[in-house]
Amino acid sequence: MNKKSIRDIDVKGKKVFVRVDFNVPLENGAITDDTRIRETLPTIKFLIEKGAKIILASHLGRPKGQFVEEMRLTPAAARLSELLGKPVAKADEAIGAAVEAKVAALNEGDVLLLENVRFYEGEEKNDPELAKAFAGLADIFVNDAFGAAHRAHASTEGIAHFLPAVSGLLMEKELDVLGKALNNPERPFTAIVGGSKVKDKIDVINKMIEIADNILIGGGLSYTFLKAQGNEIGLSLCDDSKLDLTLEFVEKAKKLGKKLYLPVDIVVSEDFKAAVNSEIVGVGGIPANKEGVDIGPKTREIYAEVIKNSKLVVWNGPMGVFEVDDFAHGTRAVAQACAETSGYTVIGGGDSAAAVEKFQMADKMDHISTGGGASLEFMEGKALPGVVALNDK
Ligand SMILES: Nc1ncnc2c1ncn2[C@@H]1O[C@H](COP(=O)(O)OP(=O)(O)O)[C@@H](O)[C@H]1O
Ligand SMILES: O=C(OP(=O)(O)O)[C@H](O)COP(=O)(O)O
Repeated sequence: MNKKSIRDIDVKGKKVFVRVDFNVPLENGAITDDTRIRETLPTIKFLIEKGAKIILASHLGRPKGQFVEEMRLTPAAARLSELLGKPVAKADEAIGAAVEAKVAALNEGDVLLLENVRFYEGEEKNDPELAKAFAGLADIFVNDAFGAAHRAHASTEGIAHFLPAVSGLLMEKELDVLGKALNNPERPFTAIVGGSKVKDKIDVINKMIEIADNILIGGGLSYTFLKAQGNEIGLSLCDDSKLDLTLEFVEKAKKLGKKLYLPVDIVVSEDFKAAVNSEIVGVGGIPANKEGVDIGPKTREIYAEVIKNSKLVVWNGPMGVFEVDDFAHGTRAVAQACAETSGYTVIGGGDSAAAVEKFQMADKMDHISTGGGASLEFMEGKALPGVVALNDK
């Protein structure tokens, strides 16, 4: 990476404003998945060891410029304290006199977590006044919030204009792994694209046809491809405005000598929330009163074989409605093949990561990105504002 990281600067005795992504799922005030907090530990521990005074900032949810009690970061501070095995101070605001007093009280190696930065209207508007107020708390800005790197907000982008700005270790790792995977991929390189929204994945599919050798299409977006090729798809998800585009994708893959795989059999059901008169049908055999909810067993076998013979696999989006156990077989088979392949496996996207967690295969993957939207935009080749704003090496 051509951006400076915390390794490149001296932080001893300095007040360091670290933007993290502690946007973790909460249920009744309890954190249900602390992955994003755990993934920032290397950066925080590094700064503690080097004697920095650490000021952490994050958003949580989308409070839209209001103080929302349920979106306070108090549970994240408690969890971080447990993980670090040391106290983490917590401020009830993110700027102002009370925060300044807490910052002034920090000793070398101490950690303070500010309140949710999205409680302030200026955050998402990237208001320079708010960015300046954040910057006024510290000597150095560190961005470790890869999950929010595609947002140009006051605490992710604006602040970088007022302080020396470098990346944290998680940010560096994410950019390194995703960058290496995409820029100089080991081959055969297989991209798996699933999920429900064709519109959101168009640019990813397009990019993957250019850079990957094999493209496996699954999940809700396969039916737009299948319908465009003249198949009956019953009540399956479909984006009729993208039918022609999917034909162009198939053409483009052919021209570039890439293999674009579509399901050859499908699990259908009368209801996507539960198996109702569920059956396996061939492509073109989807009854009018049913919808496709998963890839079928033949497709699973073909996809698993391709994955096992790959040197690099990038996976984004589940193969079916994996939240329903009866429709999780396709996603599980792909996860299993990713776990077993000797190739390097990169998982991006919130739902694919959640599926891999659900199947307890997370530790078998080489890299699970902490960013959904951010990893997608990165893979599409878009510049991430939170990264662009950092100082060059
Ligand atoms: N055949 C299908 N029909 C309807 N929904 C589907 C189908 N296959 C997958 N999905 C849904 O797609 C959702 C995930 O899509 P998406 O947000 O694009 O993935 P990701 O978060 O990994 O990028 C899941 O909730 C899953 O249930
Ligand atoms: O959870 C996040 O994004 P993701 O669901 O795309 O991974 C990030 O914390 C960014 O949050 P946002 O999409 O509200 O800006």
